Amino acid sequence: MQEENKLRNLLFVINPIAGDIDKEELEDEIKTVCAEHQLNCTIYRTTGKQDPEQVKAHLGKDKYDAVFAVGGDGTVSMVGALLIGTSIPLGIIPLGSGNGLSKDLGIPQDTEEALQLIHEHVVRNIDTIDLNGRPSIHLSDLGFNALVVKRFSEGEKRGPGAYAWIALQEYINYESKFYRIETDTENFEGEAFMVTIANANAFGSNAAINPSGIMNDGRFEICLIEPFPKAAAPVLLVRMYTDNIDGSIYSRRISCRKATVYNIDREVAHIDGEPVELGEEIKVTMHPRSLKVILPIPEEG
Ligand SMILES: Nc1ncnc2c1ncn2[C@@H]1O[C@H](COP(=O)(O)OP(=O)(O)OP(=O)(O)O)[C@@H](O)[C@H]1O
Repeated sequence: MQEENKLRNLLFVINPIAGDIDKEELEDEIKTVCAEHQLNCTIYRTTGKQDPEQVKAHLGKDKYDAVFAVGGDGTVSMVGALLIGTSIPLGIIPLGSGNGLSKDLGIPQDTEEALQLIHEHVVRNIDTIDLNGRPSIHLSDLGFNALVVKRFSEGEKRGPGAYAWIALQEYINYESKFYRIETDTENFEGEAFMVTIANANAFGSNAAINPSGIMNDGRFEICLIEPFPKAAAPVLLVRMYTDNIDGSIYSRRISCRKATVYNIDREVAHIDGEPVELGEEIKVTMHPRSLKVILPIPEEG
């Protein structure tokens, strides 16, 4: 434990349904770890109703040194959004099906290992962005993937298999949409299969849309997949899963500090995995190093 980062009063926001995993044992483990290290532990279990308001009320009532989101990407985004611009760091115990942000941050996916972060960690600042005022910490999309995210969130079935099945069904008839993008570095006008506004690197599935993105460089990337022949789809997929999307002639990336995306066809959108309605004109703003995160202590050498 690094004394400078000693975080004593901890709030754990636990999503009881995330990842279809029973959390009772985990709650006991969290309490045990905290007791062993003389840390104060408060637990809030999400209900799915007015959780942001409830967590905000907790933050207003007591002074917490850190808040751990225990759940999937939805729980992490909800807690993270409340901590942007504050001095309270976000910890993550990943328990969802994707866990995209935690993977990009190098947080252990093994629960026992992730629990060590409660008492052994470093705190670092990362950038966040916002889309028309809505915070995004990880990846947001317009286009094909956003449509799949929307269908997935409307469906009953969870898990990567269900997601892949929806993607396949939607892919068969999907037509690229028209976008105009103005940034402080370059502009784009034309059709795209998908437009990802990336603060980070890879989706929870491990498909890396922005492999060289850096989360504390004051920049974000607009990653375009331009229209491609159906026969090129498998190669594109392989490139995404091997950190090599830049090698594709259908991929284009704009690195910038601010942007306006004109979603001319009013295609669906998501922010960090949550489907959203953003309107035709989307202003993207960068907030450098605006979120503190709890990370594993880097290995030396
Ligand atoms: N007690 C609860 N009962 C029902 N729904 C809940 C409850 N608590 C939170 N939720 C809902 O869970 C969703 C967030 O789930 P989260 O993303 O954390 O896990 P997941 O869906 O299993 O993981 P992933 O997003 O990685 O697939 C939100 O829609 C939230 O409203």
